[in-house]
Amino acid sequence: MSAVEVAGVTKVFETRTDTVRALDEVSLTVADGEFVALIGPSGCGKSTLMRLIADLDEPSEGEVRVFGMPARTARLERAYGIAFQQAGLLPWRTVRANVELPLELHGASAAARRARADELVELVGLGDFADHHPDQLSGGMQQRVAIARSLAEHPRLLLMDEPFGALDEMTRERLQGELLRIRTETGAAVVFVTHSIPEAVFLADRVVVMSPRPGRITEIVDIDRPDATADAESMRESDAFFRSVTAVREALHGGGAAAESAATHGASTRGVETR
Ligand SMILES: Nc1ncnc2c1ncn2[C@@H]1O[C@H](COP(=O)(O)OP(=O)(O)OP(=O)(O)O)[C@@H](O)[C@H]1O
Repeated sequence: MSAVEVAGVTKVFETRTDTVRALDEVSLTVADGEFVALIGPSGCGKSTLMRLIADLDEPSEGEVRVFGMPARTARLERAYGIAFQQAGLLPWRTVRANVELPLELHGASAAARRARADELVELVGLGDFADHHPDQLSGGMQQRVAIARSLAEHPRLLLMDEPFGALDEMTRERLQGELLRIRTETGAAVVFVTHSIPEAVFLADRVVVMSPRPGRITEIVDIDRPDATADAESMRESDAFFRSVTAVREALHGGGAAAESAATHGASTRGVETR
């Protein structure tokens, strides 16, 4: 069963002064355990698509299913974890208590919460900081807490909207490596929004390229990954990595031109491969 199925989704926002077509007939399937990155120019609807998958908003047309369930049911069943750009931690709670929060909200026992939180805090490398408060942590450490919290309920799907967007390059690369390791350990599927081509290529099995507004999927680039035992450094310096970066860059540029031309000629860019 696929983790996410987006079928013919259009999203139109009606504001008092304007009608904004944010997404136009977007279809995408994310396989169970697959890592998909969404990339595209600012305002192309990446966050909107994530919000629809997370049932934080509803499509104007089309359907979203998560593990075969309607998006609403999946939210109620807590089928996924969410980590967005702002870590969104509660400042008055310790690291451990922040990670425990989803478990607490859903009635886990104190002992079970504590055990799971300690395990996750270790997993993201913050074992020595479990009793610290968020304002005692760097931005990168706060993001790691947010990732730990998103994993609290063993989700088989993670929805991540630019979780590393505000971090310096070094921290960002380190967290990317950690995310890949965590993903290998948990086997979770991931949908990851980013503005960074190298980040998308480093992390994803497939990179979904979107056009400027109204957001459409113009191309899906399969990433030619070196073997799983390769370390991050050699992966980032490999020919395969550069080839993939070039492929995504060309898709982004070409996608813009293709979408513009399609809009001018009243056609829509379809025929992208989805599975
Ligand atoms: N609640 C809303 N009401 C009206 N318009 C909205 C709303 N949410 C998003 N939009 C519009 O929909 C379009 C897509 O926005 P969205 O935030 O999904 O883009 P994005 O690709 O995530 O952008 P960025 O890369 O800059 O974060 C934008 O034009 C935005 O102004």
